[in-house]
Amino acid sequence: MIEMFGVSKYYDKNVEALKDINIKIDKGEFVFIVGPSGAGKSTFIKMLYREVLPSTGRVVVNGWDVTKMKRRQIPRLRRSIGVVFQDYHLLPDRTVSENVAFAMRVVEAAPRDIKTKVPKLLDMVGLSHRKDYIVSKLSGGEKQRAAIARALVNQPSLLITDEPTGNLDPETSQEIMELLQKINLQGTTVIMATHDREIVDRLKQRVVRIDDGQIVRDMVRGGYGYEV
Ligand SMILES: Nc1ncnc2c1ncn2[C@@H]1O[C@H](COP(=O)(O)OP(=O)(O)OP(=O)(O)O)[C@@H](O)[C@H]1O
Repeated sequence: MIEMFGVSKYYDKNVEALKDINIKIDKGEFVFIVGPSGAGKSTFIKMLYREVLPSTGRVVVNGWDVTKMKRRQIPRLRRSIGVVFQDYHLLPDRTVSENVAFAMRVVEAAPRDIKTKVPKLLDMVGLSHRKDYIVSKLSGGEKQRAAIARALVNQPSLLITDEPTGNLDPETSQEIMELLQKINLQGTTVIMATHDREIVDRLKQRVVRIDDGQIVRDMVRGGYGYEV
């Protein structure tokens, strides 16, 4: 599903954000990416949906070599990936339903499909009762559920998330993690960059630690590890 071979990223001559990254992530895995601030986690994540291109090496995601793909092929790659951010990236003055429907319209889904699918997605993330709420009036946890529903509109095989619990209290974070685990159990690969030691230690999933641009640890049922 995901392979990186000898991947490095220089933002400029002096900033080497990633150094010789080699990794393989199989379909259906749940993987935490941890490490200190500035270690390269976001750069790693952004390469998976071709927001950032490597300076050297090869990145293969869902069968596409993202380093070689043509610009017109990028939308197809991105449709196979759901992305969830710390700060939600929702349309704040639209309702929850409109936000999810909008993501389907962008990919030219049929109106009939949008009508049947949006309620299903909101049910899946536990947000049916808020479907007509304006996003700006939602709690942080509800916003993140809406963002997750939107990320799932194309039934992605891969869900990538960068600090999804970064703005949430511990209890709400736990609820979001339960939702991500549920999505993973349904077969979606989940990759999550996080600083949240408690969550990582509790879930006992694969933990990849990046430090100063390098993978320094990769454990199958890992914990957060030593302090940053
Ligand atoms: N667009 C950019 N231009 C120049 N340098 C960048 C850019 N993006 C990131 N960097 C640098 O690359 C390094 C890795 O950054 P990255 O955002 O990947 O780290 P991170 O582990 O996600 O950090 P954090 O946990 O603080 O989000 C840092 O030194 C950062 O300053």
